[in-house]
Amino acid sequence: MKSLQVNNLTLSSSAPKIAVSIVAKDLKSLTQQLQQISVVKPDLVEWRIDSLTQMPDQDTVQTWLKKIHEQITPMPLIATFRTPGDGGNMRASEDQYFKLLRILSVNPLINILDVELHHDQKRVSSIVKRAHQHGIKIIMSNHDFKKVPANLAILDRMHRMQKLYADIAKVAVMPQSKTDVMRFMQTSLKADQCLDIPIVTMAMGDLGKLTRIAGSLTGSVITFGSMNTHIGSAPGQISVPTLRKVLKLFSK
Ligand SMILES: O=C1C[C@@](O)(C(=O)O)C[C@@H](O)[C@@H]1O
Repeated sequence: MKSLQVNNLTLSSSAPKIAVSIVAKDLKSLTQQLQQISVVKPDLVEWRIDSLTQMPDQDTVQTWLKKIHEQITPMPLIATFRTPGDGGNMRASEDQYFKLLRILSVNPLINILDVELHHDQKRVSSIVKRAHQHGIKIIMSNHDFKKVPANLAILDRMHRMQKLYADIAKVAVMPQSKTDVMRFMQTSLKADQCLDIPIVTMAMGDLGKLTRIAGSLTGSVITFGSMNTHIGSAPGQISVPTLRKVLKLFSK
């Protein structure tokens, strides 16, 4: 059983932890979502920076991080910026993406930084190194919003994440059939057995819902939930209170 310590939270598939995403476009909605978070009490919080209306500069990042940190401490914070191809809301050039990640990778208010695998590998490596030097863990991600890739392709991607010194390897896919879901769950288990680092996996959309509660079987250490029926960061997310109840059934 692999585990990873982030502040005082232990990530382990024996009891997957619940993350909720802040998807606020302005400070008013940030305040509302932070209020909701204090009610639903997840285990971790993700700030989806691509929900803003424009690329933030260093000062804006700091203002938002301070506000988030004040409200969520001691819950760990994941900082994520996703472009539309990976299910995100904001376009960014490679230069803009890495400029933002360079700012984030040295910020002590962040515990985990999300980096997408498909970007330029040298630049990814340099972000990973910089984050680690500043005590920040890396979730390396790969998203496929069209399909469930072939098993070997999924395993290969997760091995590449490990080689790039990710602390957690994450894959999110879009199943088109029940068979896709079962195949993905099996591949996830295989990845958990082969890799030395913890994994996070989910199949999106309604078909994939089962994967969001099955971490104790498939090895996934985090499940992303929605705040309520209309605030979430990906299709098929289950609300945090429901996740909490259902996960209890599987806890050892
Ligand atoms: O990568 C993930 C997983 C996710 O896409 C999901 O399907 O729950 C939601 C994202 O916010 C997060 O960064």
